[in-house]
Amino acid sequence: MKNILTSEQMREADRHTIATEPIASVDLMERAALAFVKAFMQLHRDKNVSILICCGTGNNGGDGLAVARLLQQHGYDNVTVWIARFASRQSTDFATNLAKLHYCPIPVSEFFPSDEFPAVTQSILIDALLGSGLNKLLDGDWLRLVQHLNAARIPSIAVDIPTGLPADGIVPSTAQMLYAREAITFQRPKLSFFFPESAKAMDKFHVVDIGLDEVFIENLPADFKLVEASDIRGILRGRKRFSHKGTYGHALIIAGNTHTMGAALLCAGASVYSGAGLTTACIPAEGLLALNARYPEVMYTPRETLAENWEDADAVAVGPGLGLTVDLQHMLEYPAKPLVLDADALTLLARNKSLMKKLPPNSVLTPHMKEFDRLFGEHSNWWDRVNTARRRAVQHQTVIVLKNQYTFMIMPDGQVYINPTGNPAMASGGMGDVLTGMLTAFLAQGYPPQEATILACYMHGSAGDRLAAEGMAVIPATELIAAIPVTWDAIVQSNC
Ligand SMILES: NC(=O)C1=CN([C@@H]2O[C@H](COP(=O)(O)OP(=O)(O)OC[C@H]3O[C@@H](n4cnc5c(N)ncnc54)[C@H](OP(=O)(O)O)[C@@H]3O)[C@@H](O)[C@H]2O)[C@@H](O)CC1
Ligand SMILES: [K+]
Repeated sequence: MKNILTSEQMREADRHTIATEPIASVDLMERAALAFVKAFMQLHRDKNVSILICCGTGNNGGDGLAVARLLQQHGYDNVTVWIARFASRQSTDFATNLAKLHYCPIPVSEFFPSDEFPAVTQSILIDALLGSGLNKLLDGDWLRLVQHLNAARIPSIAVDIPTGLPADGIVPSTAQMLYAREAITFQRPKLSFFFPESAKAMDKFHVVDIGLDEVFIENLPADFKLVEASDIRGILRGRKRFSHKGTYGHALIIAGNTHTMGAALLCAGASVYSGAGLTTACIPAEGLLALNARYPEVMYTPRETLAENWEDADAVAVGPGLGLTVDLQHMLEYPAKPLVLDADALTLLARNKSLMKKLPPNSVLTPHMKEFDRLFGEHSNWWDRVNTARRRAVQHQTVIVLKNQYTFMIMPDGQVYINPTGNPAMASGGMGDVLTGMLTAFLAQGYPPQEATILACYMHGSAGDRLAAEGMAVIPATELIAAIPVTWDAIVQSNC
């Protein structure tokens, strides 16, 4: 896991590194600029391309000036710099880098409040106007300049963070930003990159190491952590010699209804492919034929004999395609089992919120945004939504899997884990049912809820990434299920 820092903590790491390495802050800026340039050169190999670098007068602008000089030294001969002189102050390291730039053959134009801006004639923009020092929404001359640059419609590469995007906290829907095709960000992705509101600011981001003290960063108290492949390798267990189906647990899937049987089949199929020793689907009898045809490995039980099957199960999922006529309250009176509630089970919970108190500790809820808001109230932004999830996870001692491009996995202690895998090709019906089946299978195999959640979300996204890399622009949920075992194997093999 990697700590994701707030902008204040990032400044702390900055100050700590300067004091203890020790390194002069202007040299740290040089290191950051060099890291940016190296990443930029991978993205844009054509050294004849014309580049406009727009700089503010803080440290983000200072980075931009150093980048201009370094690009020129690396053979990019067509670089132009604009400086936005809209603030009353300039940082010391900005001033130092401006003085160095005067020795380079790079044209520099300065713009003051109310100045007109010339047409943008360059092919690429590097955005070094404002970075993590942003302290209010863009307005006045800054906004005018950003709108002028956006209107030029040339690819923009942001230094550290696109101008106008706050590094953390609420991103108001009215916020305007300098749209970046890519952001090259320093040391850690910024928290707001994981919130859907950042889609207005950029297409993607790359993280570059600028040598801040990693031990210090990892010892900071961080509410948000990013899951990495190495974490999954540490959690995921291979199949053991002499093991049998009883070794890997029994998953019970309570799901499906006349018109939504597919959800139950997908969930049960995902459980089989995610390694549950046994999977039983508790579905209406009319689904039996389809179940046998599609997944003969899955056992069947009618709703009437649910109580006995519940006894035998090592983990239970309730919800995919279930409909709203089942008695969830009654189910929650059965003996406590590792439990996943999804889809219609969440709607039933939202209709009778007093049932939250009956959930066994560490139950896993897997809402998408609308299901979450039905349960816990409307939210106008993701920052507030995630913070509500943190409070509710602590209050009810549940795990909340808030589904999103970067799924937030919120644990009963309020800690948030961010899942990095997954892609837009997976945005199709049934993907949530698959995730629920995977999660239930991992719980049945004895993984604790926190590990089962992290594993399921990571492998779900990773299977999707694998298929996307093989050329699938759209990934049906059944294809994803089939890709789970090879994804698993690839993770286990990468450990050897
Ligand atoms: N952390 C690290 O590890 C390293 C960080 N580095 C770099 O430093 C960058 C952060 O630099 P920074 O702190 O100087 O802030 P920056 O973004 O340049 O803003 C400057 C000033 O703009 C102003 N201002 C803000 N919002 C405004 C608005 N809406 N409209 C108008 N004005 C506004 C505000 O001035 P004020 O309002 O306080 O007068 C603010 O002080 C970071 O992104 C990275 O690129 C690397 O060099 C080295 C390692
Ligand atoms: K920027």
